[in-house]
Amino acid sequence: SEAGSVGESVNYKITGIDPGAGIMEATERAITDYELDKWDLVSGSGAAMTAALKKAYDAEKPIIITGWTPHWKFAKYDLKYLEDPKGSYGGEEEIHTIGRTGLQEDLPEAHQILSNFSWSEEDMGEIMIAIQEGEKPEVAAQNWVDANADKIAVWTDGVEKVNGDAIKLAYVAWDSEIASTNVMKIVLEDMGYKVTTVQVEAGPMWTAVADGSADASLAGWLPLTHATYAEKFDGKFEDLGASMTGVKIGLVVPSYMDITSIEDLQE
Ligand SMILES: C[SH](C)CC(=O)O
Repeated sequence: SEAGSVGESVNYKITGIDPGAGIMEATERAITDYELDKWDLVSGSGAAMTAALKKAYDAEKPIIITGWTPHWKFAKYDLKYLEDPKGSYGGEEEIHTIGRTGLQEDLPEAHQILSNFSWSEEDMGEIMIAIQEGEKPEVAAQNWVDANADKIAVWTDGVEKVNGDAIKLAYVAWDSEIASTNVMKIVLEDMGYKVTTVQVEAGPMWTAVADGSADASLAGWLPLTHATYAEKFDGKFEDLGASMTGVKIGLVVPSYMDITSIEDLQE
């Protein structure tokens, strides 16, 4: 059938990202929900996924990736989400900031700034696209900070500068979180903090906040994407609220593929 040709055309493989990402768990759930018995989810990394996407797209070949919004790929390529009638990927998601318990007591000014942190898909997109076009993450973030003092002033409104307090931010190398973490590093440094950032996989990121070896992370995708981590560490972290709403995860394909739904992948 038409759908089978799609499966054969990609060797029944979905190109995923790092194995600990919530989108990978959601995709395994989709494979079960839609009975995609012949399909396999290939894990790798965000960078490997976007490299595979570029290769396929430039050759106008079929590819199915685990995709999310916000991400620069939608600005660079003509892509679409496959409809998810069974809701394996949930609905509207949010990016939350999470902090270790005790953060408010130990680093009250940072707790306030991290709780105030909120920006738009466009704000993040500017930085992601600059990085994708070759800018260093810290330079792209500094350029955005320099051009958006008014937005940052809202985050730091009424907060006193500190004198060299140390703070550690954990994140995963997703393009969205590379952007946000580099911005927050600069904002906290400008407020007097000595900031270190640690890039780890999703599981170790949540573990680091829960065991206090990291002070905070800007990479909590909730309510569904990181539900397993949030449940596992319930009571061992503080949710400092959403820095962005209206985000999304799902299966994404180039618009030149004539499928519209995950159901089209069934035999
Ligand atoms: C790939 S999304 C940024 C986050 C996740 O799937 O865990």
